[in-house]
Amino acid sequence: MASPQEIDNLQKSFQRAATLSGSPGAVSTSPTQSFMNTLPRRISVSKQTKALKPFSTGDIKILLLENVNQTAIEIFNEQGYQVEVLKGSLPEDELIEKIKDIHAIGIRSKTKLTEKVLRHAKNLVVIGCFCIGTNQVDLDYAAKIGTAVFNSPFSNSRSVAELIMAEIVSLARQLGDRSIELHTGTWNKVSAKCWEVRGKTLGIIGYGHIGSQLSVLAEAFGMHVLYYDIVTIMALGTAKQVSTLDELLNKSDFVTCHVPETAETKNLLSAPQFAAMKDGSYVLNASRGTVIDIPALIQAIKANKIAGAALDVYPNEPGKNGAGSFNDDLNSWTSELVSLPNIILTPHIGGSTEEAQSAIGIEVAAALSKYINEGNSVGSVNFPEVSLRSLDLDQENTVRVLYIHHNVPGVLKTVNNILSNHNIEKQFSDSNGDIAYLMADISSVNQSDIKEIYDQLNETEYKISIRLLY
Ligand SMILES: NC(=O)c1ccc[n+]([C@@H]2O[C@H](COP(=O)([O-])OP(=O)(O)OC[C@H]3O[C@@H](n4cnc5c(N)ncnc54)[C@H](O)[C@@H]3O)[C@@H](O)[C@H]2O)c1
Ligand SMILES: O=C(O)[C@H](O)COP(=O)(O)O
Repeated sequence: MASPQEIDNLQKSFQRAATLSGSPGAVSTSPTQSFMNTLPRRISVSKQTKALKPFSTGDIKILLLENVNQTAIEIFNEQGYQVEVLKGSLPEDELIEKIKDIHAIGIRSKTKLTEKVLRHAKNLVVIGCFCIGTNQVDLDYAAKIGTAVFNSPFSNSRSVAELIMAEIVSLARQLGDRSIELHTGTWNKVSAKCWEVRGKTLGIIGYGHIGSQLSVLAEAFGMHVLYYDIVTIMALGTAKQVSTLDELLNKSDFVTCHVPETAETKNLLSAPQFAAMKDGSYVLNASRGTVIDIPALIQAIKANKIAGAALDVYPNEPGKNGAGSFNDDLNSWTSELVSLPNIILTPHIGGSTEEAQSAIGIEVAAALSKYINEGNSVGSVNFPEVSLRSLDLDQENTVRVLYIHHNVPGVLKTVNNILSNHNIEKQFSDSNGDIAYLMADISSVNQSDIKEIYDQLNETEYKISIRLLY
């Protein structure tokens, strides 16, 4: 994964290039050039059942779905990969067809890479989630078939926190309703049940990257901040961690969710939790659609218990942009929800800013390229994190062995036995549950040795996947 400094520099160069390209006499500079120079160009790859066949980066096929940012496309193009870009996600049957043939796939939160889909992925080396959440991918199954998964853990956190802050003020002032009324010609100047947020209490569920950013912004608005998290986390500013969800619900004027989608967070806020909230309080959710029981929320709003809600995520979301797709066929309660007052609905745009998408594009594309070209798995969310210094391409007869295997005793002995006729220049191995990953650079290897090494490694009983880079 690129370091924060590297990403920052790349973003600056991207912004500089974007600015310069419109001015007279501008020099056309690739925003990602400095990054590209750090990657090896001469590689050979083989995986699993594929016959050992040296090929160049030009043989790597990558599919990008869901409008992945241009910064990523540029990095992959510069690598020489074959890049296919689609704006939306794909229905399962089309995804299954596409995934059979590709080496890498880039998705966002919508595309579901389930075991059923991944079973068809015979050549898939790596998956890039160009977002924070990775719940849409079966991470364990991906690891089982030797496919590493990367994401961008925090590049859109600030964007989400800013959106939530705006929505807190908007709910308190009923901004959505006033705007809709005026758009349709109705002047409705009211102050009843419209509030300042200063002095009010914000309850944050999940004090991770987003929750903690939001905490700082809310305090700058003069709000008191409480948070609930399953782990103990250092408070920022004067925020206070509470020990139960109920305590947070009883004391907060605004409750906002920033937890991942897990079995434990499904319907985290449902009828009993809404009942525990203050009368006239507000609910916000920009985490995942499963976290809030929306029919129960509708009942709580109808009973005047909850004074408004802002939702960015839904149990079912349309696969692509377009009119009419957010309807009762998708979620049965849609028409009822949209008819209620003071409900702000946004189409999963929490992380959708130019800044966030450009940074995510660079970060995830960099991680994927490094994994494809060098085997470097640092930053992977489902794999042991293994890295060696870049391959020295001037060094003839050097081969990098990438051996993904079941984590059982005796593997190192067997593998090193196979490599023992060559000089092992560097070696690094690590495990993560049942999966282990060994990386070794060996020298004094000639062409016929490569085939022999591959065949021997391929016969080992613990092998999941092998790649030889040279
Ligand atoms: N709407 C959007 O566009 C958008 C953008 C980014 C992220 N997200 C979603 O927001 C989620 C949170 O993002 P983040 O970057 O802050 O994640 P994070 O991993 O940094 O923080 C999540 C926090 O939730 C806590 N947590 C987990 N289970 C919990 C539970 N049952 N009860 C209370 N706390 C619990 C964790 O301990 C952690 O501190 C992501 O998983 C993603 O699904 C949505
Ligand atoms: O997980 C995330 O980062 C957010 O949900 C944003 O997802 P998106 O990239 O599909 O907008």
